Amino acid sequence: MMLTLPDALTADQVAQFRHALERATWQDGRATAGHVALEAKRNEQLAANDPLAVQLGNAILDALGGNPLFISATLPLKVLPPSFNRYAGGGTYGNHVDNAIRALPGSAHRVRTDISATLFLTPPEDYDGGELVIEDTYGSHAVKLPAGHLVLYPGTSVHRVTPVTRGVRLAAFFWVQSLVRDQTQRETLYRLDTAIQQLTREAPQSSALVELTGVYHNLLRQWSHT
Ligand SMILES: O=C(O)CCC(=O)C(=O)O
Ligand SMILES: [Fe+2]
Repeated sequence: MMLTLPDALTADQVAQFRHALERATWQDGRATAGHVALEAKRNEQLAANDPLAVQLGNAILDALGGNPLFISATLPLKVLPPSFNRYAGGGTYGNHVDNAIRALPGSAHRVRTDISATLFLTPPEDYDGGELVIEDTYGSHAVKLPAGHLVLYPGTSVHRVTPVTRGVRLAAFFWVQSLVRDQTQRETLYRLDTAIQQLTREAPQSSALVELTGVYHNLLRQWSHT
């Protein structure tokens, strides 16, 4: 399932992020690429231990921790600290699949990348190209979102970023290990939760709500791994 989360950051937060990132120290993105991605990757990134990356990454995690849509869609067990990238002057990232397992910086902890996320930080009218193209079983989707919007997509997908031929594209990206590893089960729970939320608004007195909420939790109990 591919899903857009509108306004993951407020307009004020996006403005602060862009102000800080325009003055940041960028490094060649190939420093963190595996040997397949090495060929394909032409962008810049902040170092994982850059204090700015840590500070802005924590602000993103704080915002998402209070975002019901993010929680419902990802059922997060572990979220990797967000990284930041920059594409300009034809910068691009060719087709690749993200590594299945990533280490939490400075720790022995490993995270399985069930879900990939890109948080767009530059308004789309400020650059040409820079679409995140995601291939899945339903075809190919070109994603270019307003600043502050986030896209979630399965970690299993082949994806690429098309060359940025005008302007600069700034983004944050990160991965989530979900309590529910199976994509189909995760999507079923998301759809059930969405329907329960709708019923809560439209028919709050319905006794079916108690039953459906019970079904949701009983499925989550069966399908989750902590
Ligand atoms: O810049 C993006 O939207 C995606 C970056 C990406 O695919 C990666 O770093 O693995
Ligand atoms: Fe990727």
